[in-house]
Amino acid sequence: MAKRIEAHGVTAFYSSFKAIDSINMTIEPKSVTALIGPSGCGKSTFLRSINRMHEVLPGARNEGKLLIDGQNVYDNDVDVTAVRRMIGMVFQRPNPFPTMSIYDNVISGLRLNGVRKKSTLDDAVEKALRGANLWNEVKDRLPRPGAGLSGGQQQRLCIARAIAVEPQVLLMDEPCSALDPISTLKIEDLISELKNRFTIVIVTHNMQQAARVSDRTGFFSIDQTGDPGRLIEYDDTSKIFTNPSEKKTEDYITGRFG
Ligand SMILES: Nc1ncnc2c1ncn2[C@@H]1O[C@H](COP(=O)(O)OP(=O)(O)OP(=O)(O)O)[C@@H](O)[C@H]1O
Repeated sequence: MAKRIEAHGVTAFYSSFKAIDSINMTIEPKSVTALIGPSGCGKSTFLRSINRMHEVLPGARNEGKLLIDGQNVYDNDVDVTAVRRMIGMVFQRPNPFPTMSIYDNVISGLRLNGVRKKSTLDDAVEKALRGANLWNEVKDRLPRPGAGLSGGQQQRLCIARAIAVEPQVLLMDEPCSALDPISTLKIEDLISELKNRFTIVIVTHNMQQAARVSDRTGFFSIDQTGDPGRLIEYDDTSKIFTNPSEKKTEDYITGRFG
C-alpha cells in the first residue's frame, strides 16, 4: 500500500551546519519523484530525512514535520524501526550482504521481522526477485553468494531485498550511478513497474533519467557554499524540463549552471 509523503518545513543539521532549510513538498502515492540539483545541495540529506536515517550520524538532527499518510515520523513516540521498515532504501553502490546467499539476502528483512516458515520465505523470495526483474537470472543459483552477481544484478538484488518486506515507500539514492547503461535501463524499467505498488523518491544526477522515470521533479539548489540547500521548484517533470517557472531551474537544466 503506497503512502503519501508530506514534508512541512523539513530542515536538517550536521551539528551546527544547516544542510537543508525548510523543505515543503507533497509526494503522491504510487508516483515517482526525482530530486535533482547540483552537488552538495542536500538531495541525499533530504532523502535520508524521510526515513529518519539522517539522524543516525552523531550530531545530525532534523526539524519540521514529515508526514507519512498524516503520521509525523519525527514524533517522539514513533517507533523508528517501524518507520524504516515502512520506508525502504536503495543506495548508490549495490550493497548486498557479501557472505550471504542470494536467497538469504532477499529474506534478511523478513527474518529480522521474525518470519521463519520455509514456504512463506520461499514465496517471498520468488515474489521479490520477480518484482525486481531478477528471478529468471538467479532462480537456479539462489544458494550462491549475492556478491557473485554483476553490478546491475546486485543492485536489483538490493531492490528485491528492499521490497521483500513490502515497504510503502521506496527511497533510491542514485541507484544507477555505479551501473552500465544496459543495467541502468533495466533499473529504470523496474522503477516504472514498481510505482504501481510503491511511492518512489529517487535522487539522480542524470537529468535524462529524471525525465524518463519520474512524474514529478524537485530541483534543489544552494545560493553559495556554506548556505543550506533549498527546494527551488517542484512540479510535473514535463514542466520542469520544458517550461520551468524559475530561472535557476532553467539555468540548471540547460547546463548553464551546476
Ligand atoms: N556526514 C556529513 N557530515 C557533515 N556534513 C555533511 C555530511 N554529509 C553531507 N554533508 C554536507 O551537507 C550538504 C548536503 O550534502 P548532500 O550529500 O545531502 O548533498 P547532495 O545534493 O546529495 O550532493 P551530491 O549530489 O554530491 O551527492 C553538503 O554541504 C555536504 O557537504
